[in-house]
Amino acid sequence: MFHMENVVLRYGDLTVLDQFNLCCEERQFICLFGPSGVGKTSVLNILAGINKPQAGSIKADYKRLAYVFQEPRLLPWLTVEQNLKVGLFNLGLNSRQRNQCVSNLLPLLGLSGFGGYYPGQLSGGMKQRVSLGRAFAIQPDLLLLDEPFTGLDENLKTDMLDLLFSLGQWHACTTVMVTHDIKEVIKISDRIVVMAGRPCRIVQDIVTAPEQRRDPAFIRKTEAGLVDMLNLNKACAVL
Ligand SMILES: Nc1ncnc2c1ncn2[C@@H]1O[C@H](COP(=O)(O)OP(=O)(O)OP(=O)(O)O)[C@@H](O)[C@H]1O
Repeated sequence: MFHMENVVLRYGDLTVLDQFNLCCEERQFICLFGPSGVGKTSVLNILAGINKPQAGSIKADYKRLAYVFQEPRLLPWLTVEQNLKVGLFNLGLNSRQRNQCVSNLLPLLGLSGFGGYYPGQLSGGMKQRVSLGRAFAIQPDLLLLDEPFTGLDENLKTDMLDLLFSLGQWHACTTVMVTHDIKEVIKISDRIVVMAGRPCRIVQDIVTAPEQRRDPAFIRKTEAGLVDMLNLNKACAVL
């Protein structure tokens, strides 16, 4: 699905990635986890082709890429419905099919009745849901998510996670998600990639089976391990 090999990424004097490797051979839900500023968004940006590394090779095999940014980045002069349709014009759908896609999405996003609203009339969480919907609408086979649930309450977060799952099952979508929410990470990921240090390294690559993710003891143990890792990194940063 994608291969990043020996990647070097610098911003001026700051080397964020040095000989960094991350590969995904099969459809997976991958979470990138690590302290703030370690380089998680930079990795997503490289996969999306937004950041051009100074060295290394990147191969990504996908037909449709969708990227949900930390902030919703909606087009303020378009309504919710029009924002959801933005990515659909390149897919060869006719007007009826585009309308149908949006009608299906609005209730799933908890936005029934808001199709005619403009972004300026929405709350932060509603905007983020439109942003997620815009990504789901194109049925991507590679989905990049940068802390996509910020500002959503617990119920909506659960609904959005269910939606992500069904998208993954339905469209054979590989997802790479950055999040700081440890519980969320453990419950949904096939693979948790823990990043730390400067330049950043992968300090743990945890592959989990679905039955483990339903096991409270496994969740507790993994959660404790990730919290320890984060605290250790904070302590190292202070020293
Ligand atoms: N365009 C840029 N120019 C200069 N430095 C940058 C740029 N983008 C990111 N950085 C720096 O690179 C490092 C990694 O940033 P990145 O956004 O990838 O981290 P992150 O792990 O996603 O952080 P967070 O969890 O806080 O979003 C940080 O020190 C950041 O200041």
